[in-house]
Amino acid sequence: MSFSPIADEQGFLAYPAPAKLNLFLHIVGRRADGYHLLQSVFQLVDAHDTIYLRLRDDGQIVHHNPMPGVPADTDLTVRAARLLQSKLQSTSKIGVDIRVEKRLPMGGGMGGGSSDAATVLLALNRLWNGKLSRTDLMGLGLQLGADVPFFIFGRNAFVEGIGEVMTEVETPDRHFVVLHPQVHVSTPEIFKDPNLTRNTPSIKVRGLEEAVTRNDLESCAVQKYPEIGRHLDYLNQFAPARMTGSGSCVFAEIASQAEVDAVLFGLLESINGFAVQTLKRHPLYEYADENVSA
Ligand SMILES: C[C@@](CO)(OP(=O)(O)O)[C@H](O)COP(=O)(O)OP(=O)(O)OC[C@H]1O[C@@H](n2ccc(N)nc2=O)[C@H](O)[C@@H]1O
Ligand SMILES: Nc1ncnc2c1ncn2[C@@H]1O[C@H](COP(=O)(O)OP(=O)(O)O)[C@@H](O)[C@H]1O
Repeated sequence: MSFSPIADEQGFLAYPAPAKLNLFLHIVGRRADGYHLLQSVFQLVDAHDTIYLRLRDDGQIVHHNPMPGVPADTDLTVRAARLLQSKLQSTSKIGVDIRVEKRLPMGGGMGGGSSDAATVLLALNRLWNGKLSRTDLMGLGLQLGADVPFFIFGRNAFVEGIGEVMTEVETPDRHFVVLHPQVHVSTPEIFKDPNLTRNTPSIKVRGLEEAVTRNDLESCAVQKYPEIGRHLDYLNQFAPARMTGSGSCVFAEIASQAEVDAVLFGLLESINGFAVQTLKRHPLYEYADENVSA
């Protein structure tokens, strides 16, 4: 069933922005501009932020609860709304009030900021009657960050390039435990590390199931942030654990909800963790297609 936004008492409509896990992440090369070429399976999961939007007719984009350390002008939700507003060049004064309920770990490698931006693009394209196609929105999203196009694509995907080349993949329904080490990983710092493996052989989407995979960013991240290593060691007691994206979160597949509950119940006090389940589709997947020309 298609998504239908619910209004709160102040007239804000609520939209989900789900997280992702990188089931693996290989670096297979580097572009002339220094950006790294990746191969990764991006898996949508049910942990999410909520983006609240309320239309304005004075052309303004107003963030009602900017996060500490992220001024409104630099927040990806505001930047996404501005980008779409200028792309649409509407004759009416389209604007929006934005409020963000943040639950996803910031700088956690779960794509929270990128997903927030994608949700704003998907929702405002409908609310402002933009009628941009999914492909157009993905192009806009790439200007905001390498992970944004994936969330607009809206399906689990084998992702290549710097994040703009996507092939849908079927992934099984699974439970994961995610641990959140309390360190903020600098993505550019990890990518700059001279010890980073940058020449993992390319794999083909057809050979995915047999491929031996890893996260090439993990060893550099663990070296710089030993807390990530401690969390990996802890989770490895239960199932093979891996880092997502450029960290800091680590995750492991756990066989059943009962075992997930047991792992979380027994967590050390110094470790933050939560459960996620896989999603087949972005919750706004069908919503994005309605009312859009070709
Ligand atoms: C590696 C991933 C995998 O999902 O990590 P997470 O951000 O999710 O942890 C992403 O592609 C990250 O994307 P994103 O977080 O949007 O990174 P950006 O802001 O675009 O880039 C930050 C910096 O990292 C470096 N960078 C980023 C992506 C890439 N493919 N090659 C790079 O070399 C560049 O120096 C860039 O200036
Ligand atoms: N709406 C937003 N939510 C989270 N982070 C944001 C947002 N807007 C801008 N940022 C900036 O982007 C950085 C990375 O965000 P995030 O997506 O949470 O991490 P990651 O890319 O590791 O998953 C944050 O540290 C913050 O400075």
